Amino acid sequence: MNNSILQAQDTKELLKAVIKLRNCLEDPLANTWQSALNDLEQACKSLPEPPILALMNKIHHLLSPYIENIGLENIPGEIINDCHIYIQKLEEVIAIHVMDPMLTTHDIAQSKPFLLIGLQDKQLTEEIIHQVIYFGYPSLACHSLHEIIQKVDASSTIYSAIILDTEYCKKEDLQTLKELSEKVPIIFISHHHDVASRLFAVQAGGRGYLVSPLEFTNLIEKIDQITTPTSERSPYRILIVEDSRTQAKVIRKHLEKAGMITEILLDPLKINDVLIEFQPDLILLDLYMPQCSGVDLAKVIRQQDMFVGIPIVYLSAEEDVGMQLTAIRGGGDDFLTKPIVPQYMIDAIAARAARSRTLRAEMIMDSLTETLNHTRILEQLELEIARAKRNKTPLSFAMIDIDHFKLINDSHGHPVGDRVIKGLARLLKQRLRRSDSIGRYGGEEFAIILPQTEPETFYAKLDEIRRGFSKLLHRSSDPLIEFSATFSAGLAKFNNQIHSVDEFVQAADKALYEAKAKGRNCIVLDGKSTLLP
Ligand SMILES: Nc1nc2c(ncn2[C@@H]2O[C@H](COP(=O)(O)OP(=O)(O)OP(=O)(O)O)[C@@H](O)[C@H]2O)c(=O)[nH]1
Repeated sequence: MNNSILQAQDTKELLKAVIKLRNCLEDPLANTWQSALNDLEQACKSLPEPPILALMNKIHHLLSPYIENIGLENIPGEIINDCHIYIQKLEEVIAIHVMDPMLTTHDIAQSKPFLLIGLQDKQLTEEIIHQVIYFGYPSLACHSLHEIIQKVDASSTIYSAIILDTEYCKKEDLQTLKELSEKVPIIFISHHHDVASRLFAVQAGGRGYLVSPLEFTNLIEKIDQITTPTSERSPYRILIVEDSRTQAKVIRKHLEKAGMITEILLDPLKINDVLIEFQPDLILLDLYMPQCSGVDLAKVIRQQDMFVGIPIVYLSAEEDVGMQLTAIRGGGDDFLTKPIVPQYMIDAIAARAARSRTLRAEMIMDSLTETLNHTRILEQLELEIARAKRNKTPLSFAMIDIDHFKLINDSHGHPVGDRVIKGLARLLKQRLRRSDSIGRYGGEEFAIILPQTEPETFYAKLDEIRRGFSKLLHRSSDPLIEFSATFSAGLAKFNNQIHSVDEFVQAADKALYEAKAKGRNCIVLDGKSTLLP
């Protein structure tokens, strides 16, 4: 047996033992927790990773004084609670180990905090626990709103989200829920579609409302959204088009103080270059400029499909409402009148930019993987080609395709196939730079754009990702069956033999085809890109 098969077997046994002990400690009638503890200790020996051993020791230390007592009722509640916390930490470490055996203990320490799951349906709870662990979120099941509140108030653990059944909430709990949601964000799960139920969730401070039967990918996306710290989200990029340098600098000062990134454009005739280069979330446009009016410039921007989604907000001293309406009709989205209180300007711009990002994300993102969709990745490629040509910088493009994906679907089912696709997307997002663009080109095929990168440099990185992905264990619909998958990739460099987006895609696609022909699970560099093997 090779190493990875051994490791998969060990991890499986360990996970089985952890689940067994957790179940025993949850069931007051179970009197087999001692043997479950023993099994877990044995299983831990086969994977002697420092964090696993440390957590096992803590659980042993807590339970060993009660080893002679049969019934769970002899163990104080706080000891059981602490055990659950260490058990879920253990599940987290195992989950991360399953997801990526190459991660170090330091990476594990940096991993995400826990979720609390309060759902009436036991089977759904189990399924969610398995699914969220797969995506790096360990979780703890609770059986009432009261238990959740107790856990949040008593534990030193910082919970990152609560997944809560509306069946656990009564009308009179509204205030309690509001207070709870201020401490930990709540995602409500409900059987009810009606507005009154949704309104209750909003009034309770809910950050999400998902209706059963639950689509797991939606739940994971919601959790991802909530648990990503604001500081990790990229700041809004605001383009200030203004003929007065002094005015522009004052606006810049206020927006940058509020954490936004700005670019000033004094010459409106250079708008296209700046839009390609800076890629703003919003354009703040002066109405009267010597070269052209703001309204005309807005019309020019709107003529071009590539820029049609960027919101345009006028900032002008024009007080005539008729003129303001004409400006908005000409392609603007909002009108802010000078002089303006800086905080009002910041709030108005941030709200517009946030809404536009959400709308754009829906238009341009693939909903399963939260990477760019097919159309958008090609548009981005066009922008990056223009940028590379102008700045004379290198540009690489890769096509990645999961191997024998039909077989994965056929053996484990379509939803499991979806999870494999999502797992690869997540790995790519984790390992690539923010400036790289990742798109879902087709079913199990991804496209990656790497600005300012030579393919030779990216080859090593992509190969590391390829090796990591092949070690990742995926869980089948039966949680105890695991399997691994591989991908093949074709890599191409933009050069003077390539004249269009289509040719660039074809070059990477041809290399991908060669990688498949070579036996898969490898990367091929397009012959014209480089002389490297
Ligand atoms: N689960 C899932 N399957 C998909 C999705 N989109 C496409 N597929 C399936 O992916 C499979 C792709 O199979 P093929 O293109 O024949 O190739 P393959 O089996 O991956 O084999 P090679 O690419 O030659 O290694 C087809 O069965 C599609 O139905 C999706 O979004 N989710």
